[in-house]
Amino acid sequence: MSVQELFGAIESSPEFGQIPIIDVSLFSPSSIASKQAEIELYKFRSALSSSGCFQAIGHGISSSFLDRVREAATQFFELPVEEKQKYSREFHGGSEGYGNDVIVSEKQVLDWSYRLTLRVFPEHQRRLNLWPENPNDFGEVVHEYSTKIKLMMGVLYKAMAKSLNLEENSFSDQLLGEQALMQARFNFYPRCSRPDKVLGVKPHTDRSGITVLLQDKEVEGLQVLVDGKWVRVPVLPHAIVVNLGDQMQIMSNGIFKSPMHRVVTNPERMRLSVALFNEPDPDTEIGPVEKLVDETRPRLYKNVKNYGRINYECYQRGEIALETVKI
Ligand SMILES: O=C(O)CCC(=O)C(=O)O
Ligand SMILES: [Fe+2]
Repeated sequence: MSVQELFGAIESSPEFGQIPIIDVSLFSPSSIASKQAEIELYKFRSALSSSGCFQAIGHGISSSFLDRVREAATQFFELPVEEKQKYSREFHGGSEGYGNDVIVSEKQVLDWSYRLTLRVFPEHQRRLNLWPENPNDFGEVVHEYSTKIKLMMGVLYKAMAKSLNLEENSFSDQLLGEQALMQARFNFYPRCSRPDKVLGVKPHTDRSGITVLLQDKEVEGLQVLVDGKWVRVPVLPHAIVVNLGDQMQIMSNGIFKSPMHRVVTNPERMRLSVALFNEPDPDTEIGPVEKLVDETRPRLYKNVKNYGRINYECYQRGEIALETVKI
C-alpha cells in the first residue's frame, strides 16, 4: 500500500478475522511451563510478529469491573462542556488533560474525537488537578484499572521474552521499572455524518512498548494494517485488545511489529475506548536486546533515550519516527 493510499480514501471493506485471540491466563507463573502454554506462546509470538496485535482473554479482570471503567469514562464525557473545560489541556499546558486532536500543522485534517490524557504511573507524577472529580469514583477506578493492567503487562513482557528464548526480564527491566511511564488516554468519538471522509484517529503507530486498549462494548471502529490491508478488530466484550508500540519493535530488533492502526467513525453511534500506554522513563536507554542481534539478523535500530520526544518531533515534521532510528 502506498503512502497516498494509506492516508487517502477511507476504503469501506476492511477484512475480518485476522486478529488472534490469546488466552493470557496460560502465561501466569503456575501455567507457563505447561504444554498448553507452549502452544499458546507459539501463537502469541506469531501474532506479535505479524499483526502486532491480539485480543487477550483469560486476563482475570471481571467484566463488571471493565464496565465500571467504561462507565466512569462515559460519565466524564457526558458532563457539560464547561465542566470538562476545567481539565483542558490548552489551559493547563503540557500534553495532559482534555481536548481535541493536537494541531501541529495548518494542513492537518483533525481527528474526529475528544480525549482525556492522564499520566497514571509513576504515581508521584500524577497531575491530580487534571483528574476528573466527577464521577466521584473516577480516580479510584482508573487507579485500580491501571494497577491491574500493569500486572498484566508484566506477564506479557515475560511471555514475550520467553517466546524468543530470552531471559524473562529482557523487556520488563526497562519497560516496567520503578520510573516507567504509563499514560491513560480516554477516547470519545461522537457520531459523524461523513465516515467516508473523516477518521476518528488517523493511521499511526503507538510510541509505547505496549498498549492495552479497552474497546467500546458495542461499537467497533479500530482497524489494524496487516500485510497492506486494513483488518477490523471486532468487539469481543470480555477481551482486552493489546497492540505493540514502536519501542517494542526496537527492543525486539524488528521481530515484533508495531502495527499501523486507525479508527473509523460511525454515523449512528458514538464510541468510547480507553488506552493505556506503557513506556520506559525518558532517561532509560533502550535498543535491540543483544541476544536478538547476530549475523543473520543484524542490528536494525540505534539505541535511543526519550523515544517519546523523537516520536513527537517526527510527527510534527510529518516523518515516521521508527525510520529515523533505523541503522
Ligand atoms: O480507540 C481506539 O480503538 C484506538 C485509539 C488509539 O489508537 C490510540 O489512542 O492510540
Ligand atoms: Fe494508537
